[in-house]
Amino acid sequence: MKMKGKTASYLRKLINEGRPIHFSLIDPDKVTDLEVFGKVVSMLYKAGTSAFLVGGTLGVSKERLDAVLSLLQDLDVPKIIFPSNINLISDKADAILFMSLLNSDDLYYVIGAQVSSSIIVKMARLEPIPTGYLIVGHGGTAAHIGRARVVPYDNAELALAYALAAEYMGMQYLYLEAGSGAPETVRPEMIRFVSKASNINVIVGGGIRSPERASELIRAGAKAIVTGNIIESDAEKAIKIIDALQKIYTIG
Ligand SMILES: CC(C)=CCC/C(C)=C/CC/C(C)=C/CC/C(C)=C/COP(=O)(O)OP(=O)(O)O
Ligand SMILES: O=P(O)(O)OC[C@@H](O)CO
Ligand SMILES: [Mg+2]
Repeated sequence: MKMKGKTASYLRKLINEGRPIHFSLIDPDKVTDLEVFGKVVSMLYKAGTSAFLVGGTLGVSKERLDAVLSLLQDLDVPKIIFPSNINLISDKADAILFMSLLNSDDLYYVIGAQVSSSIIVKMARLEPIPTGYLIVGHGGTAAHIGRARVVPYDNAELALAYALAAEYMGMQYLYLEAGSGAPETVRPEMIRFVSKASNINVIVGGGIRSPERASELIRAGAKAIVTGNIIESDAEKAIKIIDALQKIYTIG
């Protein structure tokens, strides 16, 4: 099912209804057994994941990206590219997190990749989701590759300064990223501070491994949670995270 042209409004609707968004992050490089992959994504879909993010920093080829997007095509939720660079663009997706790495020291990740890819994004009829990407704390591979000057875990005021700058430049989402597999997630205190004092929609990812932590981050004000590694290592746990987020909406 194609959600081209409908992804941004779908996400806005979830936010307006007060439903926590859950993004299942699929790294095409980590997909080895197609049968297992098919089962896992169908479990995530049935459990109610809101959308699939597809991307990875190292080892992802366009061929693998296309193959994963093809396998996801029948699921009736958006397939959104989470790009680490301009080679990871495919017309098989519905949308792309059109991100600028706000705290990079390298202009390429701030504006260069965006200029190099914008016409390709248009030709692929991908819906750009305007996103500020801010790397916090541990930072992982993304911080290293993206030459980020990471925001310390405990510097919520600095994160807010970036959030407001992103909002004032018209970005709709701020992705607070602790890095894939981070030993510590972005802290609830930072999310609470940013969400209270700005109007930007916070997406949070990196190191989220438990329903309790995911719920805590949503309660602090995040509109969306990203889980990647836990899907690869313990899919049942990922389902429990989705269930927990749904309970916040239904029971509070
Ligand atoms: C707008 C376009 C097309 C590109 C912009 C690209 C930007 C700004 C990238 C920022 C820097 C960067 C390297 C981001 C990584 C985002 C990502 C896909 C993270 C998830 O991958 P990991 O899980 O870290 O990958 P590995 O598992 O391969 O380490
Ligand atoms: O793999 P995890 O640790 O869930 O992180 C997800 C994402 O934020 C990485 O870019
Ligand atoms: Mg990863």
